[in-house]
Amino acid sequence: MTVVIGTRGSQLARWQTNRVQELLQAAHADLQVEVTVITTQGDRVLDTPLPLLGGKGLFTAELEAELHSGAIDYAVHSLKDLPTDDPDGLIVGAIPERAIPFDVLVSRKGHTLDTLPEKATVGTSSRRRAAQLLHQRPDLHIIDVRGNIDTRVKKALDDEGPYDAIVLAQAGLSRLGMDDVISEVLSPQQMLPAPGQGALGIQCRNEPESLQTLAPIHHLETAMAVTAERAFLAALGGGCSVPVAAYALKQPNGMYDLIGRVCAVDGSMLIEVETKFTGDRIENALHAGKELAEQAIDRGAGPLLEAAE
Ligand SMILES: NCc1[nH]cc(CCC(=O)O)c1CC(=O)O
Repeated sequence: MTVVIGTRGSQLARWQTNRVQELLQAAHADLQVEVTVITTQGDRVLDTPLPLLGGKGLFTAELEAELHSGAIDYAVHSLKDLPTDDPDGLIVGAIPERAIPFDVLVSRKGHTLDTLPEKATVGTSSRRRAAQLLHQRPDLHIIDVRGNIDTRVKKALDDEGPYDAIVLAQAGLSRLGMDDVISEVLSPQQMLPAPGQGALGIQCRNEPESLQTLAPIHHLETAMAVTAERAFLAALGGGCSVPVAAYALKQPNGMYDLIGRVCAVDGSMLIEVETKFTGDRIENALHAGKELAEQAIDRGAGPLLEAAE
């Protein structure tokens, strides 16, 4: 049997898709796994800040159409870029084991968050990152940085460029073999990651054949964690442009610890909430995320989210 995986054209997307191709091939000796590259709106428009382009699914609409038409069977996404609501007829059929979920600083002079000079310029297009940076360092000057990961790294390392540092996900850099440009891995206390960061989501038609093929590459522990994180985001209105962070981790005692944050975009306020859940049923993860969002709303998250729209 042959299946076709669709991918965006970026280096990162291709790497991630090749990884899933390998995983599927290793799980099914008799399966032929082909890859086809699809250009999305988000790949074409590189000069507009992402929060302004707005619209959920900027990087996903074309792939969804190809899934529906049957031109492809699977679409591999960075889970954090995937809207929390499944489009009609489609489902995240598997979530493979997560990579490191943290954010990092890339700085041409090797600065850490603590050693960045007063009023330093930091590049990020993410409101979640900007807000958390400003919460700790209100002096920082945050400016936009767009482009693929290698483009952003080049901009960060350019001596003529405006950036003293930029923030990126460690997972993306590692996948592209660029760990050596990292000047600091930010702790979750310093920078709570985006819901689902470092994990892949494999989208497919909601049909038994598609799901069966994916079953062996699904990672339960990752799925429990990211399901809780994404449920938190979904209950707060979803979208990758809101200043919301969430991180769940399985503890040695088997319980999952879920931390969520909602920030004012200017960093003037940061609400942090925390809960625990047991990992025996995925419903527990969904419930924990939802319940944590209610806790955040009780603590005043609503106006912060409205202000960020
Ligand atoms: N928003 C773009 C994006 N989508 C996924 C990754 C990296 C992999 C991941 O975070 O899971 C990145 C780059 C980044 O945020 O630095």
